[in-house]
Amino acid sequence: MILTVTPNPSLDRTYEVPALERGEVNRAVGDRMDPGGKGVNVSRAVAAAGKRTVAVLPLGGMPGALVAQLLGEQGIEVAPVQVEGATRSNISLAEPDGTLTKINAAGPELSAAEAESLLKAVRAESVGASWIACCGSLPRGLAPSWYADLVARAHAAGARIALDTSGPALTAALRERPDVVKPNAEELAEAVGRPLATIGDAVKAAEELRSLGARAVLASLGADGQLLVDDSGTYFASAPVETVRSNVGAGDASLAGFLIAGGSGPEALASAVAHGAAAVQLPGSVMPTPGDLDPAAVRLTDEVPLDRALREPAA
Ligand SMILES: Nc1ncnc2c1ncn2[C@@H]1O[C@H](COP(=O)(O)OP(=O)(O)OP(=O)(O)O)[C@@H](O)[C@H]1O
Ligand SMILES: O=P(O)(O)OC[C@@]1(O)O[C@H](CO)[C@@H](O)[C@@H]1O
Repeated sequence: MILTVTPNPSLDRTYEVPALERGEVNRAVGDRMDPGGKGVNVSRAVAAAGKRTVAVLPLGGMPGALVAQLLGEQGIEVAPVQVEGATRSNISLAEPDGTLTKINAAGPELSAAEAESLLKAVRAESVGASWIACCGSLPRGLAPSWYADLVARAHAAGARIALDTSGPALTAALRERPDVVKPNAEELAEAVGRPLATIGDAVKAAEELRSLGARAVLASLGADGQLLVDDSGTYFASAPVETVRSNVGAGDASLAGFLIAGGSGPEALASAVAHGAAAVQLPGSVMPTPGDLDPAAVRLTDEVPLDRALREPAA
C-alpha cells in the first residue's frame, strides 16, 4: 500500500482556452474539475494502476466536500482530517500549444490542533505502507520543519519516505534523510541556489542534495526527461511526446510510476518517465491507466548526456 500525505490539497479547475488574452474575457472551450494537490494526484495515479493507496489530507468547507466526493467517485480511499478553513481551489488555463498558466491559492491556515491531527492520521494510516509519499506545499500554520518531523517519525516507525516539496520545507527535511526526493528543475535550482543550464548541472545539483541528506534524487526535467541519482548510480531517461495536452500533475504521475515500480533503480526511473509522458497527453490532471503507457518509447541510459542543454533551463 502506498500512503500519500497532502497537507494543502486543492480543487483543481482547468479551463482550455484557444489563446490566453490578458485583460480580456476569455471563453473556455473545455473545462473540468479534478481533486488535486500533489499527494492526492499520486494516490489517483497509484489507484489508476490498480494498486492500493490511502490519501491523508485536511478537508474543509464546500470545496473540501467536493474534493471528497470526487475522490469517492474515483474509488480513492481517503483518510480525511476535517479542518475549519475551506480547502483551496487552484486554476489552470491550458492553451492548445501546451502553454499552461496556473494560479494556486494559499489555502486555509491550519491551527496547531489541526496540524497535530494530521500527523496523528498519518501515523494511524501508515501501518502496512510500503511508501509514504509526502507531497506539495505546506499550508499556513505548518512550520517549514513539518515534513522534517514527519520523515523522522515515519523512519522511526520503519516506513520509507518519498518527498516532493520545495523551498525551506525541502531543505529542512533533507537532514532527516528522506529515501527519495522529487524536485523539478526549478525546485532543484532553488535548492542549490544556482541556475541549471545543462543535464550535467542537474546531476551536480542532485548530488548536492544527496550530500545534504537525500538518499536518492529523482529530478523531473519537464520535456527533457528525468534523472535518477541513487546508490546504484546515475541514470537518465526520456520519452518523446508529440502533443502535450496538460502537464498538471505530470510530476505526480511520474512519482507514482517510480514508487509502483519499487521506488529505486533504473527500472523505477523508466516507469516514472512512462507515467509522466502518458500524463501530459491527458487533459487536466487525469492520471494514466496501464493502457495509456508506452514503455517501449522510454529511452534509458547510464551514459548521462551531461553537456546537453536543458530545453527549459531553470533559473
Ligand atoms: N513536454 C513534455 N514532453 C514529454 N514529457 C514531458 C513533458 N513535460 C513533462 N513530461 C514528463 O513528465 C515528467 C514530469 O514533468 P515535470 O518535470 O514538468 O514535473 P513537475 O513540474 O513536478 O509537474 P507537476 O508539479 O505539475 O506535477 C517529466 O520528467 C517528463 O517525463
Ligand atoms: O501549491 P502546491 O501544493 O505546490 O501545488 C498544488 C498543485 O499545483 O500541484 C498539483 C500538480 O502537481 C495540482 O493538483 C495542484 O493544484
